[in-house]
Amino acid sequence: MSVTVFGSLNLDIALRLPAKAAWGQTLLVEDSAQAIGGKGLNQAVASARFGSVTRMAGAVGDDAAGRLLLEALGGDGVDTAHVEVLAGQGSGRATILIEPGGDNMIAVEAGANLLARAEVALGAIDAVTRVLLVQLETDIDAIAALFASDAAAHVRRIVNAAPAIPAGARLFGMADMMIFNQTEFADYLALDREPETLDDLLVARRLLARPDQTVVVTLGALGSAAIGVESATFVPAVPAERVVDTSGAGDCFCGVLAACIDQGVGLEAALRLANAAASLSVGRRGAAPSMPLRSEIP
Ligand SMILES: Nc1ncnc2c1ncn2[C@@H]1O[C@H](COP(=O)(O)OP(=O)(O)OP(=O)(O)O)[C@@H](O)[C@H]1O
Repeated sequence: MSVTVFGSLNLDIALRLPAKAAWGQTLLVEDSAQAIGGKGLNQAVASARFGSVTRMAGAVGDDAAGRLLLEALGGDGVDTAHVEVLAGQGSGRATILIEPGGDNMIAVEAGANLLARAEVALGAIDAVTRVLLVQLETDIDAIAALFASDAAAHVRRIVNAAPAIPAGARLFGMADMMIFNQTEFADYLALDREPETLDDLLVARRLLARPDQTVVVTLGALGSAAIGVESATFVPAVPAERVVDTSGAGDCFCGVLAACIDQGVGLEAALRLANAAASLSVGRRGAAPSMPLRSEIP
């Protein structure tokens, strides 16, 4: 049993602004923090901390950021043998500007992430791999090639359709499970408002090309739901004791859901565990650092 995550690795720099910013302005920041990130890396950390053997596939540059990202993943027990280190390329970087009150703007430089290759990622899938989890921060052609490969024929292919980009829809027919948040769901299905109830979510069936596919939607503080051709399951969120920083909640959910499927947990119980883990993560600062250990989840 194991989970392979093919996705992005970024070094995030978060800058806290003293006031609302306007274009053209220069502001002195009050504090800055550097953190490891990228949807792929965050989800790999969540899966590993939930106890699944986890392999990361992707690419970093041959720079200090890349070394730091690999070292941090290794510290969480994630196998990074299939993260390519690309000579002459820069690692992915995200700059996050946070205004007082929490509103933020994020600028991402994809760097090496967009050069991550399916051929390399194939090496991270073997006979005991049960789950292949991807997001949309790497090249869509590379993901499609990976999904279509013989090596991935026996695994559950999960696409977290984030961020919402039109090309991502190409993968839906090839995936066994698609995970969206409310905004992404409304985007892909061209809805005029975000879904909130199970009834709102039934339109997900338009995305199902085969009876064995499932759409999962995360609903923030409401919880999450899964829609199949003939099934619809809603699982309420676990109320968070405190909400400190929701960044990475979606990644926590995806990583834990993938680990649950790897460990043979049924879908409804998996949604419950992923909700519980994500609820813990919103009570802590940061994305990857906020992922809980299996032992912390009731
Ligand atoms: N305030 C909250 N209280 C409890 N659980 C929460 C809260 N916010 C999020 N969650 C949990 O996290 C999961 C993912 O959250 P959400 O749907 O907001 O994803 P997201 O928009 O991808 O998150 P983000 O972009 O902030 O990482 C939810 O399904 C829920 O289980």
